[in-house]
Amino acid sequence: MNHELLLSLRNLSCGYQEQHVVQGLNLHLNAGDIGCLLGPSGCGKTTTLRAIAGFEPVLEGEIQLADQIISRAGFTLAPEKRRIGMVFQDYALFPHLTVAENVAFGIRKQPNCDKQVGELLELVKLHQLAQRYPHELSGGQQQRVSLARALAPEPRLLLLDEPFSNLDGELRRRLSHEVRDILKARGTSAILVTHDQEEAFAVSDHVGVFNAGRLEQWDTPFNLYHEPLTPFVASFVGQGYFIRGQLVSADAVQTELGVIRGNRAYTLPQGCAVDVLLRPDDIVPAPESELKARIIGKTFLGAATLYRLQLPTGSQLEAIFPSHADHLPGQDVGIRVAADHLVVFPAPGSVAAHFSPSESGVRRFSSAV
Ligand SMILES: Nc1ncnc2c1ncn2[C@@H]1O[C@H](COP(=O)(O)OP(=O)(O)OP(=O)(O)O)[C@@H](O)[C@H]1O
Repeated sequence: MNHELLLSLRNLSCGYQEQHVVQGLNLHLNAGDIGCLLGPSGCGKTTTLRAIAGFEPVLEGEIQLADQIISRAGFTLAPEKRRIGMVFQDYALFPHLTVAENVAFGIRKQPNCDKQVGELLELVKLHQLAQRYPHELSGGQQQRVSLARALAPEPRLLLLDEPFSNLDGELRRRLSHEVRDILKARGTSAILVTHDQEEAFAVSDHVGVFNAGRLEQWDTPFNLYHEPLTPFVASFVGQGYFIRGQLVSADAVQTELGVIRGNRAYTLPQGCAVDVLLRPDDIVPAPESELKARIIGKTFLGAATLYRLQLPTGSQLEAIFPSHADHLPGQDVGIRVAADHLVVFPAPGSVAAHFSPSESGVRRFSSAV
């Protein structure tokens, strides 16, 4: 595995006409890794991608690719000199060129062009359609051509801007796994932009969660889900509910579900009010448990059922139970909390609410990095 640093964004601000859309962005990607910019619409993902590609200037900070500064305030290395490839949402293929000619476009002057095109078409499983034109292909096939065309000049970094968003559910899922396999097989480093969390997790090694122009966390999918650093990341990634509790020791919180203990320790003052994150998979059925919750809604998911539960105090939670036991709305069920990862944030208005995540002194015991 290659752990060399490839891309660094340092204290980056970028935007339009002096309007800073993205601010104070720090992000590092190792060679061979796939990173993803994830966040709600309008938070600045595409603006960041365009700054990396060299289409937008940098207002503050700098972008370094390998050992070269490619953007800083007042300097933008031209996009064609960056050796960065792009794959766009709308494929952007040349309509008058065949599949093979599209793939060959960026390397047509190279002596081994035909051989490389053949190999790339094998890689994206389109060798039998080499002589077709883009309008004779499905959306998924067109996006594969676009990927092969972007890979042909062997870019140092590939940028993919919402590459699957024109495709429908199942194809989208399949192609996103395929693209990861293709990039990994070639050792190509990439940054993907999406607002689809499932896609981000399927494709990427590291995901950055944006909120209103700021990167709230750059981490592995595992850590984003189990160890979110901010309430925004906790609620944007995966489903989750917060319930109010009181910190009774560094790693335990008293709540209406009893004492919840986890494998993280907090240095917040003991006794302070906190909000505890509970995900649907943290609540498991326990018929013998004294802790009961009322089912107020359910969604059948196939192998599992998602139940909306109400506790005696009125607080609501969600829980995923295996679907072979079918419960009805209105029924009371026994539950148990099975959360290893205790994620708490100081409750708004509490004494400790002014503590920043770093001051809260979270210590991680997770083995995932
Ligand atoms: N060419 C432009 N000129 C001025 N403002 C722009 C321009 N392009 C985008 N913006 C603004 O910059 C902000 C961030 O836009 P950006 O496209 O980076 O968001 P995004 O996170 O990629 O959103 P989406 O998921 O909807 O594509 C938005 O408020 C948008 O209106």
